[in-house]
Formats: sequence, structure tokens, C-alpha cells
Amino acid sequence: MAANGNGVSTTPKSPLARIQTQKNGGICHDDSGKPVKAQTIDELHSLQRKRSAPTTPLDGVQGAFATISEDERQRQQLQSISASLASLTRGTGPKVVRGDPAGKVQSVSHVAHHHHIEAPTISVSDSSLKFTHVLYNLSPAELYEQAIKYEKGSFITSTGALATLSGAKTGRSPRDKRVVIDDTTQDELWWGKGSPNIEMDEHTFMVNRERAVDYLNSLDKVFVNDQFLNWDPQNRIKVRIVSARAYHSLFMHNMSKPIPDKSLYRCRIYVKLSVQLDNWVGDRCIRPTPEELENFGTPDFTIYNAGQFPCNRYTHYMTSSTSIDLNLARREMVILGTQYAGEMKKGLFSVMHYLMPMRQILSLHSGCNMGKDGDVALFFGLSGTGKTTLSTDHNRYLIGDDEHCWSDNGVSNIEGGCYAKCIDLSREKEPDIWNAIKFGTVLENVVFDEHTREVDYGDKSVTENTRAAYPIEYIPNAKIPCVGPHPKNVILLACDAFGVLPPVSKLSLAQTMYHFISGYTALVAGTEDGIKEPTATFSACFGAAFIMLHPTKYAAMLAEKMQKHGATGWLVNTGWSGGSYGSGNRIKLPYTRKIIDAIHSGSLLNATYHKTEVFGLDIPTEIEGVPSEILHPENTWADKKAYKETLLKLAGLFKKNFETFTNYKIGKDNKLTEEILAAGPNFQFLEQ
Ligand SMILES: Nc1ncnc2c1ncn2[C@@H]1O[C@H](COP(=O)(O)OP(=O)(O)O)[C@@H](O)[C@H]1O
Ligand SMILES: C=C(OP(=O)(O)O)C(=O)O
Ligand SMILES: [Ca+2]
Ligand SMILES: [Mn+2]
Repeated sequence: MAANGNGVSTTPKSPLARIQTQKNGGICHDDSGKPVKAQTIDELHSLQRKRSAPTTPLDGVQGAFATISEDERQRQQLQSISASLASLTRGTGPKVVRGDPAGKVQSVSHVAHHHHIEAPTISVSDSSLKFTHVLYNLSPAELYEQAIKYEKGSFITSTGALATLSGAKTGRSPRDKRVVIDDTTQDELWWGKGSPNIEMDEHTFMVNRERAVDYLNSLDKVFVNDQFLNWDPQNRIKVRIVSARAYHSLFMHNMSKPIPDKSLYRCRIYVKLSVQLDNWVGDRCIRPTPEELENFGTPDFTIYNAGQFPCNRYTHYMTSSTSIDLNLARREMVILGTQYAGEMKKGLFSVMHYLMPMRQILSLHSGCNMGKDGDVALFFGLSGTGKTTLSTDHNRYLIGDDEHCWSDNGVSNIEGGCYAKCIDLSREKEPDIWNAIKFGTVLENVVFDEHTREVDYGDKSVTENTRAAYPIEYIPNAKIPCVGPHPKNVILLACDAFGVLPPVSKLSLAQTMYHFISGYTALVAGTEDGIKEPTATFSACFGAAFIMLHPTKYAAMLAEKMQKHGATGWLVNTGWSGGSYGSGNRIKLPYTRKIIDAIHSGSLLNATYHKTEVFGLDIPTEIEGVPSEILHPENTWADKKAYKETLLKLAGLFKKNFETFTNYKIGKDNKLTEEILAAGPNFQFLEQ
């Protein structure tokens, strides 16, 4: 017979043995600790959570609200949100209530009423009477709960990420983007052939805005994010994102969230480079310190994301049920008919492509990282060419994977997070991205095992464009604050599915400008059988979908900055080798990494070079860790005639694309313009 420590008999032979209590007059004691300070279960539950309201970032240390009370601050905040949601239906903003409609209501605001009132528990359908619940700057944990409880298709994966679906649209819709044309933008922006700016009038914008706002106001609750763009404290922008989905709120939180975390300042590299970066940081950054947390005031720019709701195709200028509308005068963007999260970040990027050049700051569609000695590299490239993959480098500090600014002080990241493609992601090849997929990370459109919740990164059932969005500090060697000195290397990435561009070439300034303006990449046409022919894409400044001014404006700024700071340009083909798509193979990622290493270290600058025909590119004869025979693409093609034909074909496409730019001048005199025109492919080189 045995008894455990609590005196409970465990003898199998006497299953009905009595529980023997010890001493104390027959009362059973669990002596593991003091009893809880609660009389009821409800009281117990109320002990579980401490009250803390989400705080808002303050613009500037001594804001206008520095002396107001907490109540007054919250009232002003709700009033500002109510004003954001103003619609014609009411003639005013809605009554805005803080908190989840399912939970306890904190306070109410209306543009006309400033006193606190109780929200009705049953919402009335009449939109001019109902309350709008606002879930303001929720934390990732709160957003997880919202997503899992209320958004179908949201799950926690085995590593703790939030997996969700973006619906019918799993990529951007550039053909559905519209920009309001008015007296100012008519002259300032790039319109017409090749431009991403498809016009819409102010009235139509208001029709779509009303549609989005009415939709948002009709919901039980909306999510509001107030946050900053840009790590350059002098050029940061306050943005507000109003959305219907917790996943959108978490995505934006990750991409540019305010973290009141002092410990991030203690980053090693920040201390080391603090002298060089003096102009930049002082003790401020994009993400305000706890002391800075106060009142956000009026946002500089607002996004209304009503992505679940379509636009009305009877509306003028609408050609589909999706519309992404930008109004620079009103500082607003409306999203209808697409839930792809990238639309929000790239929409804000467009805004920066307008605002920053006005301040003589160049906006860059590029990744950016920095070596231990402070050498900064930019990685330009269209979607899928390797900006995120190659800027995330275990031996270097990550400044950002996608959107940057280059000012007189150096570079700064616009965002606070990364948005990595994760199709075929492998732990071995991309360990830092792999490890970043954990609690807090949004996984968009991936497929996972129903039971184990392990993600199958090879599964393209939903889309090939599967994505992970995580805060930049999930990358172990992120450089916080995300700023750096002037770039030393400017790497242009092209995924050449024709397989005729060399894995790496060193560019002259004129060649860099030629390739920057061309913005070439060629991806495989599709995954269906029989489609073997790659399609060439030319996208000016490696981001035509986001630029707002004429490409030559950005090109002139890049040329000036590269010249002034002595940066070297490189063209890196992350695409095919040994033949076009179908016969050759994609260049192995470890080889591309070796090439990039040689650029960073400076060793490639001193290599021996020879010139290629047609494109006139300088290619090195050897690079450590890379088989020399692959450095000249001709060597890797078995069929030399096919190589030459493909080379000429691609050169012809470049030439044709560049015709649009031949009448534009770049820089102060014509010298650079002439050099740029001469830096393209030259057909005379070729012996037939
Ligand atoms: N040689 C290579 N260089 C860069 N990326 C490669 C290479 N081979 C395969 N890839 C894959 O191509 C994709 C590049 O995508 P990504 O880095 O997200 O591009 P971007 O950020 O420019 O949109 C990744 O999935 C990466 O694993
Ligand atoms: C988010 C995007 O950027 P990228 O593919 O360049 O990472 C996108 O193009 O939708
Ligand atoms: Ca990008
Ligand atoms: Mn990317």
C-alpha cells in the first residue's frame, strides 16, 4: 500500500479507498501557496489583466498636448478618429467608441458631443445612429485574438506566426491604381505612356472614399493604427490606417510600428557608428520612447482600407471591382476590392516618392544593408529579384529590405519591418528569414498542415506570392535605428530568365543610369506547362508602379548622389544561367551571395575585367567561391547560336523600351544624357 504526498491512497486493490486528510480537524489543505485575493470567479478573472490603454506616438518631444490630462488626450484622440471617419450620411463623423464591442466600452466621442456616454449594447442598423467601435493601436497579442476569433481563415502556425488569407487578390493590382488629377498634380506628376499614374477626378475619388467610409462605418468595429513612416526624424510622416481586419492592422504595425523600447538603442553598431551618424539620431528615432508617447494629433496621411468591399463599376474610371485611389491634396488613400496587404505599404511608398523629392531627398525601391566598417549597399530590383533575400545577410547589418530614402545625411528606412516572399523558403538557405517567422509575424496565403500547423513553403495552392511580414528587429543583426551613411555600392538586381546577362558586371555611372531608368527584369511567364518563353518587364527606376514624378527626376538625383559620394554601380543577374528558362537553371543563391560578398569587401573592384559584346558590360574573370566559367554566360550555353539570338533579342527589347526616354535631359548639361544613351546595347559590336 502506498500513499502520495497528499495522503491519497493509490493502492490499486482498493479503488474506493477514502481520501485521508491530515491533522487540522478534517479540512483538506492545498498548501502550494496563499489563496487568491478573489471572492468570485469574475473577480479572479479581473485580476488576470492589468489595465493599460494603448498609447499613441507623439510628434516631437514638446508637443502642443504636453500639458493636457490623460482624459483630455483620449477625448481629442477619439475626436480625431471620428473626424477621419466623417461621411455624407451623417454630415459629421460617427460616434466613436473605444474598445471591442464584445467587451467593455471605455469612452465615446462624436464631433458634436464631447461628454462620455454609454454605448448601446445592441447596435442599430441605421448608420447615422450607430456607434463605431475603434480598436486603436492594438498590440500583436490583441490582434491575434481578434483575427482568430473573428476572421475566418486565420490560424496560429507551429512556430507562432499568424497565418491568414488575403482573399481573391494575392498580389498588387497596379492597373487599378488611380491618382487624382488637379491643377497641381497635372503639372507635377508623370502622366501618360509608361506612367503608373492613371488619372481620376476629385469627384470620383470622393465617391469611392464615401463608399469605403460608409462600409467601414457600417461595421461593428474598425482598427486604427497611428504610426510613423521613415527613420529620419526630420522627415518622418504621421500616418493613420483605418482598416476592417485585424490582420491588416497587425501587418501595418509590423511594417512601421512604434516600439517604446529603450533597449533597442543599445544596439552595438549604433554605438560604434554614433559619431558618423551624429546628424541622424541624437537620441530620437522613428519609434518614440515611452517619454515621447503622448498625442499623435492630426495625421499627415490617412489610408481607408475597405478591401473586403468592392468598388462600384458604374463609377467613372472604374474598370474592375478593385480600386486603389490616391489623393495627394486630401492626403488620403482609399482601398476597395483588394485585401492584399502589400497594397497599403506600397501605397504609402508612392506618397513618399512624391513628398521626398520635394525635399531633395531620393526615395529608393531598394533593400539596404551595412558592413561592420559602415559600408552601405543598396539593392534595387523589381519584385522577386532578391532585394529582401540579399539584403538579409547574416554577416551584415540590415537597414531595410524594400523602401529607403537617401538624403544629404545618408540613408534611412521608410519602414519598420520586412515583407519577404516565402515560396520555397528553406531554413538552410535563408536562416534569418526562416527564424523571423514566429509570434507576431503575419503569414499571408501560405498552406499548412491542419493538425501540426507546420507550414509547407513549397505549396503554391493559394498563390506563388506567399509572404511573411515581420518587424525588422526579428532579424538578429538589424541596424536600429534603421539609418546609415552614404552608400558605397549600388547593386541593380535583374532576374534575367533569358539567361544572357552575366551574373555580375561592374557599371560606369552612365551604365548605372541606363539600367536604372530601364529597370529590367524577366520572370518566367507562368507555371503552366508549355510556357517556355520568359517575358521581359521594364519598370523605370526599378519601381515604375510607385514613382510619381518622371523617372529622369529620380535618375538625375541618383547620378548626382552617386557621383558626389563615389558609389560604384553593379548589375547582378539573379536569374538564369546555361540557357533561358526551360533549358538553363536559376543561378544558385550561394553563388549570388559570394558575388555580393566580393562587392561588399571591395575585392571585386580590383578584379580583372573584360567587356561583353552588345551590352558592353565589364565582367570579372574570377570571384572567390564562384566557378569562373559561369561568369560569362556564353560559356554556359551549349547552343552558342541560340545564345547570340537570345542576346540580340533582349538587346532589341532594351532599345525599344528606352525610346520613350531619348528626349529627356538628365542633370545640368547634356553630357551625362548623351553618355547614358550611349551606355545601352550596341549592335555594331557584333560579328555576324
Ligand atoms: N540566385 C538568387 N538570388 C536571389 N534570390 C534567389 C536566387 N535564387 C533563388 N532566389 C529566390 O528568389 C526570391 C527573391 O525574392 P525576394 O528576395 O523576396 O525579392 P524582392 O524582395 O526583390 O521582391 C526568393 O524567394 C529567393 O529565395
Ligand atoms: C510588396 C511587394 O514588394 P516586393 O515584391 O518588391 O518585395 C510587392 O511588389 O507587392
Ligand atoms: Ca519591393
Ligand atoms: Mn522584398
